[in-house]
Amino acid sequence: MTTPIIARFLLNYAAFELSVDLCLPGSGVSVLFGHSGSGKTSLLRCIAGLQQAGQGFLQINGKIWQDSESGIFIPTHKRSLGYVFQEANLFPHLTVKDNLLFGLKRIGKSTNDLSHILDLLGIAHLLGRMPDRLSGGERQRVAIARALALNPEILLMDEPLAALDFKRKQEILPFLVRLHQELNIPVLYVTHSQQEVAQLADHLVIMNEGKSLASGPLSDTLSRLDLTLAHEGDAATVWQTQVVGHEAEYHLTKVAFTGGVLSLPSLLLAIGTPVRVQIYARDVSITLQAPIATSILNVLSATITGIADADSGQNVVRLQVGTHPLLAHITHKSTVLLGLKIGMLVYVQIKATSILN
Ligand SMILES: Nc1ncnc2c1ncn2[C@@H]1O[C@H](COP(=O)(O)OP(=O)(O)OP(=O)(O)O)[C@@H](O)[C@H]1O
Repeated sequence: MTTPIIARFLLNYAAFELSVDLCLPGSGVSVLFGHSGSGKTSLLRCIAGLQQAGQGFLQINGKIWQDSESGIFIPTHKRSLGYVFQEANLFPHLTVKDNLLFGLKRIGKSTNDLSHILDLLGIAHLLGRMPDRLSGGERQRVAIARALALNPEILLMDEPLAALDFKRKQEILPFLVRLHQELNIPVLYVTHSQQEVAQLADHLVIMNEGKSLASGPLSDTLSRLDLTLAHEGDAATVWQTQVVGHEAEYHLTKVAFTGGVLSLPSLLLAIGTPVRVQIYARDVSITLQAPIATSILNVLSATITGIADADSGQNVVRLQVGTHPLLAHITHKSTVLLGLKIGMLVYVQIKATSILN
C-alpha cells in the first residue's frame, strides 16, 4: 500500500491565488493539466519547497514536508525529490557521466548503481559525451536520469517535453512510458499536451485559475460531462487493456479489458502485454440492437450513464462498458430518434482506436 500524497496550499501573489486541496495517489503518474497561467508550476514549486505557501500542508510518502500550523517547512534540499524542468540544465563543462555523478559521489554512489536507470532511459552509451554533443531528447533523458539518481521519493516533471520538437517528443515518450511502468515512486507531471495526458496519466488533475477543477482517475475525469474536455472535438477515453491473442491472417490483435475484447490492427506484442488504447468519442456510435451485419468489428454492450445537453446539434453521451467509461459524440437527432435515456442498455460500435503503447 502506498501512502497518498496530501497537498493543501494557499499561496497569494499580487494578482493570482493558488488554492488547492488535493489527495493524489502515492504511485503512478498524476498529470497536472490546464491552461497557461492556471497555476500548475506554482503548485509544483510549492511541493518542491521552492515556493513557500503562506498556508500549507504537504505529506509525501507518509512524511510531513510542510505544516504551516505547526511551523514545519522542510527546505528543498532536504526533500527527497527529483525535479525535471523544460530545459535539461546540464552542466555544460561536465560529461554525461559527471553530470549524473554530481551529488552522488558525496553519498558514495557510482554510475554502476545507476545501471537500471541508464537502461530504462537508454543513455548508457552516452556517458562519455559532453552535453553539447547530445540531441535535445537525449539531454532531457539525461536530466531525468539525474533527477532519479538520488532515489527520490517523488519525481516532479514540469513540461519536460515542451522544449522539444515533434520528432524528439515522439522519440522520448516511449522512455517515459517505460519509466511509468517500472518506477515505483509517484510522478507529478505538468503538461498542456493531451497526447501526453493520454499516454502517461493514471490520475488527472485539471487546474483552472489557481484551483483544482477536477481530480480523479484518468478515464473517469476525461469522461466527466460537466468538464469541457468531454465536449471537445478530440474528446476521448483511455482504456488499459492486455493482449490476449492474434489473428495473423487478418493482421489483427485482440486485447481484453474488464468488459470485453477489442480487435486492433496487428501489434507485435506478446500475450499478456499491457496496452493502452485511446477511443475518440467521434468514433463511437450507438445502436439499440446488436448489429447483425456490420463492418465494424468492435461491438460491445454498454449502459448509458449520462447525456449532456445538445450543443450545436450534438449530444455527448457517457456510457459504461464493463468497468470502463466511454464517450460517444452523436447528433441530437439520433439521440431523439433512438430515445436514448440514462440507464438504457445499448450496443456501442467502435470504429477506430489509437494504440498508445
Ligand atoms: N513569483 C511570482 N510572483 C507573482 N506572480 C507569479 C509568480 N509566479 C507565477 N506568478 C503568476 O501566477 C500565475 C500562475 O503561474 P504558473 O506558472 O503557476 O502557471 P502555469 O499553469 O504553470 O502556466 P504555464 O502553463 O504557462 O507554465 C500566473 O498568472 C503567473 O503570472
